[in-house]
Amino acid sequence: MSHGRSTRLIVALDTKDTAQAVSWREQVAGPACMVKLGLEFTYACGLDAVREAAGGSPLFLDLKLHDIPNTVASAIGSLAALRPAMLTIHASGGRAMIAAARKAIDETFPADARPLLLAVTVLTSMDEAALHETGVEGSVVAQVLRLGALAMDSGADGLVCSSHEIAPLRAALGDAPVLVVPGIRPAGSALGDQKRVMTPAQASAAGADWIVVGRPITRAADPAAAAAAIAAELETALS
Ligand SMILES: O=c1ccn([C@@H]2O[C@H](COP(=O)(O)O)[C@@H](O)[C@H]2O)c(=O)[nH]1
Repeated sequence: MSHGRSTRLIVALDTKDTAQAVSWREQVAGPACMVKLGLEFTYACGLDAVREAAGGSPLFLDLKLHDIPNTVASAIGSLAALRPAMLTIHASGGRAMIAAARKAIDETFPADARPLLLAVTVLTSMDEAALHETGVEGSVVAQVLRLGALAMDSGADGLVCSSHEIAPLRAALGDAPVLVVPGIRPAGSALGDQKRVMTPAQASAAGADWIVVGRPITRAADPAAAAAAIAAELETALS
């Protein structure tokens, strides 16, 4: 069933090597609408290398900030020169932290170059048992809805969630949140550490705005072909 939203592809360039990240970015440049650089790359290579790896592609800077409000706000100031299109914080940092991140973005970035502030809800590597071990009772979807509502009410532009929570989030929060969805596995791909997964077509049908795909592309024998196949799957799902 079509919901009228198109789903775009973000490729996660998870490596400790700048030349490798640049090579992957060049290979996926057609099908990928954005590249994601995260903790592994940034800690290993540094912020100047993030700029080099992203090249001219829109940048999803996935550093999942989670600290006291003052520190998160200051960190966002330190990242501003990279001009990311999206950046992440953890929703579990709470209202004051999310609001401080919002304020830092609004005060640090020019109005026409503000990144989307995305709040990570429950990591896609966690199932219900893993969630319960952290002391959170109830279902994963209930926790995603709780954190999603808090984040949007505190100033986030969107949420990172799994495909399984898209419909409940849309029912609870409407069309406003930009939903960015990792935990994507083309049919037959290894799950790795991901627990809450769907295929690209399923995520598109569920209404993801963006899907994030790393290893199924970057560990493929032909990353360009793997990315093109996922983009084609998204096109087919929409028609
Ligand atoms: O809940 C989350 C939040 C972020 N991620 C990130 O997405 C990619 C997924 O990579 P795969 O290789 O396709 O599993 C990775 O960079 C994570 O840091 C996530 O998976 N889940």
